[in-house]
Amino acid sequence: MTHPRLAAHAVTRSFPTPAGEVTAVAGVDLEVAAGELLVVRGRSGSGKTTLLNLLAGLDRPTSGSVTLDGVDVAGMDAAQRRAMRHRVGYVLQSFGLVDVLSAAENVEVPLRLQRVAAGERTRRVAAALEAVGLGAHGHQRPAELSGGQRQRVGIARALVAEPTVLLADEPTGQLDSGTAATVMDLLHALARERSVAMVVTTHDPVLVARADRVLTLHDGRVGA
Ligand SMILES: Nc1ncnc2c1ncn2[C@@H]1O[C@H](COP(=O)(O)OP(=O)(O)OP(=O)(O)O)[C@@H](O)[C@H]1O
Repeated sequence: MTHPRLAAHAVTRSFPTPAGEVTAVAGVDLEVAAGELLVVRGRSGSGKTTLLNLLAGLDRPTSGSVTLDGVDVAGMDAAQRRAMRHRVGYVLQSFGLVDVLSAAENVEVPLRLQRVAAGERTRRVAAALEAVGLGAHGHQRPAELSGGQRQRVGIARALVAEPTVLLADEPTGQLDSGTAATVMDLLHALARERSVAMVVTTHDPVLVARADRVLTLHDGRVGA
């Protein structure tokens, strides 16, 4: 039996607060196949980030489960979790780049953490920068790049580890609409070319049009 690359099964996440329990995600089911771009949309506070953190294995559901290639993420042992961290890439809205490093050095960070040999690091960093259209900008620091270019460095850094799943939390939130559309097109093309299962959150309707599938959250629940 083949499993979806990434799936959520009746996932619920509640947080205890002084004002009572807040249910940020309530009974969400979803499936994402290799090569597919799923957009999760919803207003501020609808539960998008909470859901993405659950899909990334950064947080555990209160009930329900998240599976990666059919394996329950919550049941993984330490070694399986380490392996998962290499398979799941995360792109942040705030780019998350290190200011004092060049674009190429930023992209290289995950490979250093994985103790990849120097020659292979150089080759893979160059290929990742090329894939996002920044082949000529590797020497520049984040402050010397435009917002769209910085976001593409963030995407290259997530891709260089060759993940099978890429999660992006409002990756275009800080970009103008034209640049946002370009970045979204790039994510879509990369999903197809590399058979990566992608989940992108946004509340920008223009970007929703670029999705293979759309899931809308209202107060943590899937709606129309
Ligand atoms: N750690 C937490 N403790 C308590 N409540 C939380 C926690 N994290 C999220 N929430 C609540 O859960 C709900 C969903 O939050 P979440 O950040 O997932 O929304 P979002 O759709 O990503 O919003 P935005 O678009 O503004 O980033 C909100 O009501 C939020 O206040």
